[in-house]
Amino acid sequence: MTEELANFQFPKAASSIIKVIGVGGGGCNAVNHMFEEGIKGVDYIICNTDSQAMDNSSVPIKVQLGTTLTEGRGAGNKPEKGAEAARENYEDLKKVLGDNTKMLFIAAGMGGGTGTGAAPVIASLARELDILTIAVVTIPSPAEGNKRRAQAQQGIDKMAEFVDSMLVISNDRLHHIYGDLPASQAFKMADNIVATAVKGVAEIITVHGNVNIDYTDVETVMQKSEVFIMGTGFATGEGRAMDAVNAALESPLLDSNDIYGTKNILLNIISGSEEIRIGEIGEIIESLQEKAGKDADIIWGNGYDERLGDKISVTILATSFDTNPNKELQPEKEVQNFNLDDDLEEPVDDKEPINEAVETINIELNKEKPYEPEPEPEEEETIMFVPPQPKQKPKSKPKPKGFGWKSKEKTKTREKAEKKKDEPVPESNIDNWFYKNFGSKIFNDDEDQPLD
Ligand SMILES: Nc1nc2c(ncn2[C@@H]2O[C@H](COP(=O)(O)OP(=O)(O)OP(=O)(O)O)[C@@H](O)[C@H]2O)c(=O)[nH]1
Repeated sequence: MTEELANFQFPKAASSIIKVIGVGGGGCNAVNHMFEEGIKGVDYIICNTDSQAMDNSSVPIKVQLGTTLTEGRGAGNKPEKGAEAARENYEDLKKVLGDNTKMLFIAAGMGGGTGTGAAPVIASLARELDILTIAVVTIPSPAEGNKRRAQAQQGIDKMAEFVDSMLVISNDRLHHIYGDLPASQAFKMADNIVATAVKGVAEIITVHGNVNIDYTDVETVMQKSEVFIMGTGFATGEGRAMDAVNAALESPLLDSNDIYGTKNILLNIISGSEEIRIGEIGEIIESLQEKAGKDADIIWGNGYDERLGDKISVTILATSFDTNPNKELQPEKEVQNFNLDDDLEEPVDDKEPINEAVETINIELNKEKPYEPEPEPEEEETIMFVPPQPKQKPKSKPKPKGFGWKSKEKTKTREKAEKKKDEPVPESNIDNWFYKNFGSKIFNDDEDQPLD
């Protein structure tokens, strides 16, 4: 049994420099989908703890994970088991990946046991082998439960330690966009995004163009870029250049398609029977430069693919953002509670105690921007009565998220903000600070009494 499960077959033909590996149920489904789509110039591998799921796949290279640990069954939603299973068959993985690979795509559904646990082990192996590694992963929707979401987040953070770049696809959007579709069909839509991402990057390298983009260009843009977003759009007829750009940037399943702030763009334009005109190329580049905010370095290429007929295709891949463009992975705004009890004088009117009226104030504190006092407003302020609020227990702080924060400068700023928020708010600042956050005042400038 063990031997049979550990077995994998190498294809006879020379292996490609680009490989795509599906890890766990979701990852393997995505790779099965790609294989059926027939993306050129790529070797497909699937690996899973669940042997039955692999038996049903026609992908040629299969690596059984956890041959003795799980004996062909799944990892039971336990990432540690998934990681252990990958470690058990590390040498098998090394054989398939060590074979002439320069670039590896790892596809996995995060949140379960195998994908979440094994994919980071595979990513670390790829780093050990000095392979340019790109992850395309899905994050579960809240409807799948908090535990899955938390596991997925941990898996993504772990992956981020080893991969060069990562695209995170939100399964939550599946529920919103394709809520009425049967689950398997809705998942296929996400698989399609995974496939488009891999196809887009792989074909930039493998399909030769007039102005050619090669592996080195892709490496320049992707290496250690942490996060990328991408899309491919097709269009035909009048205005096809801009229509294709807009379609590429409007993929409904990507969490973000805003390329503002990107420093590097790879642009690949492919024509079918009607070759792209030089003016159209200029139009596309100019519009991307505009959308990216002028600073972006655009590497572009163009080629020909007869399968497109009268259409053109535009693939845009953007990396090197200051802030993670993926909204799901942006840090949550932190709610902090300041108790004013200690700062207030004795209440003047027993019937309407100040302490109850303004017991606790919640302030939304964006971790990105440390608190800085704003200059006193010049115009006359609006004076507002703050109604009594029920006592609230201070909320516990949300855990800071790992993936998506890159610059050291930002980390320092965050640390400063963290420190600052733990300091007591000086009494003299409270008034101004309330004004800053709520746009109204509770005290007159020369008073420390509430207004009627
Ligand atoms: N896009 C897509 N996502 C999927 C699919 N199947 C599962 N997922 C997502 O991936 C997450 C993990 O599920 P699986 O990949 O089946 O789990 P696993 O990694 O095999 O882990 P175990 O079953 O515990 O061994 C799920 O919570 C889903 O959000 C699929 O076919 N397509």
